[in-house]
Amino acid sequence: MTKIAVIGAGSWGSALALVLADNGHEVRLHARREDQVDEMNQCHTNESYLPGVVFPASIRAYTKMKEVLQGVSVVLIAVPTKAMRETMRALLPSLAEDAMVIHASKGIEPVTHKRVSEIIAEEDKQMKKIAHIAVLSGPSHAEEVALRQPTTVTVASENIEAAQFAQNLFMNKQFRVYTNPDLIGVEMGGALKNIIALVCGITNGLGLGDNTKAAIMTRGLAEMSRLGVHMGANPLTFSGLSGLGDLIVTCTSVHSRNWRAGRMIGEGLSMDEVLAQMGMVVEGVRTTKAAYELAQEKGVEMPLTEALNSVLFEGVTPQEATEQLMARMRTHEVETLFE
Ligand SMILES: NC(=O)C1=CN([C@@H]2O[C@H](COP(=O)(O)OP(=O)(O)OC[C@H]3O[C@@H](n4cnc5c(N)ncnc54)[C@H](OP(=O)(O)O)[C@@H]3O)[C@@H](O)[C@H]2O)C=CC1
Ligand SMILES: O=C(CO)COP(=O)(O)O
Repeated sequence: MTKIAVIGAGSWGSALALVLADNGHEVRLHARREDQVDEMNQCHTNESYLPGVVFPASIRAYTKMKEVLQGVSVVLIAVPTKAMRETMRALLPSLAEDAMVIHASKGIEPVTHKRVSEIIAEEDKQMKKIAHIAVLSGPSHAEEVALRQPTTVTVASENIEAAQFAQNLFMNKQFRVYTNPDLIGVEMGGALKNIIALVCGITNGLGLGDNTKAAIMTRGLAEMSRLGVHMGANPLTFSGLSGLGDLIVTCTSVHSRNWRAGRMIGEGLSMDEVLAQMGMVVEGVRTTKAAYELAQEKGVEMPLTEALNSVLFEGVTPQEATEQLMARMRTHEVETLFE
């Protein structure tokens, strides 16, 4: 049994807390709001994020970082990427030396273009408290994990023993965990698939059908891999759970916030209206900006990302973006054969 602090009591943090508690670990959950802590400790529910789910009474929630981290050497962080630096700054002073940090967030930071593990390492540069960083990623909607439906994910770390340690923490009969040493590929896949899910949602909102969806997913995977490989990822990682697997679940499921946000944009709502209605994080919006900037900087072609960026931030309509994509210069499908 390991004592684990889960930082972030949203949908994903609380679903993963449930997996860890099912495995017999001592789980301490950090939430920002007193009312949410009271709800978890007294009613064992989290109605605003996972309605209808009853959590094991063994999960204790706290608002104070110092309390949640007491005696803990393994921390799981599941907050939106935009909150990652702030969260690291709040937790580092109370973190034990040689701690392991596993994160489960899927994004890239605009301006710095950093992956989440890079943000974590950068924030720990002064204190040097973290021994190992790992990411948990893959096709895993919190709503289905909380119902204990069979789910598969990948844990990646540059240190394979650290990845195996994390695998052992989470693995159970309904939650199967694979390891992968390709931290870059796993993080890039998890972040970039959200862009493609937004695009799929937009085309659904426009009333377009399955041919269009298949085109976006396939060409989307091509551009995700192109940028990922340019950044140092193993191309094979993109055909695994954290690439193709997560792309499928996010582009095809009504649970996906990115897909749903895209659909509303396709139906004519503005981005501000959509984000106000969601009430939960839509990671793909900021990641679109980050990936677009990164692709421009590196000279990597990402037509769908570029088109989405123009819709979200430059006032191009989804219809105009669709026409522009279809009118792109003719090209080969498998580019490496012709380079
Ligand atoms: N939901 C899912 O199925 C999955 C999500 N993920 C990833 O997990 C990450 C978290 O997503 P998810 O749990 O779904 O998001 P939710 O929107 O459900 O919850 C967000 C959580 O983060 C907290 N939070 C928000 N802003 C801050 C901040 N500035 N500082 C500290 N905490 C903050 C919220 O607290 P408060 O309630 O107080 O606002 C809440 O507890 C994302 O990167 C997402 O892509 C990955 C796989 C599956
Ligand atoms: O990453 C996810 C499932 O694997 C969740 O996707 P959304 O953030 O789009 O809901």
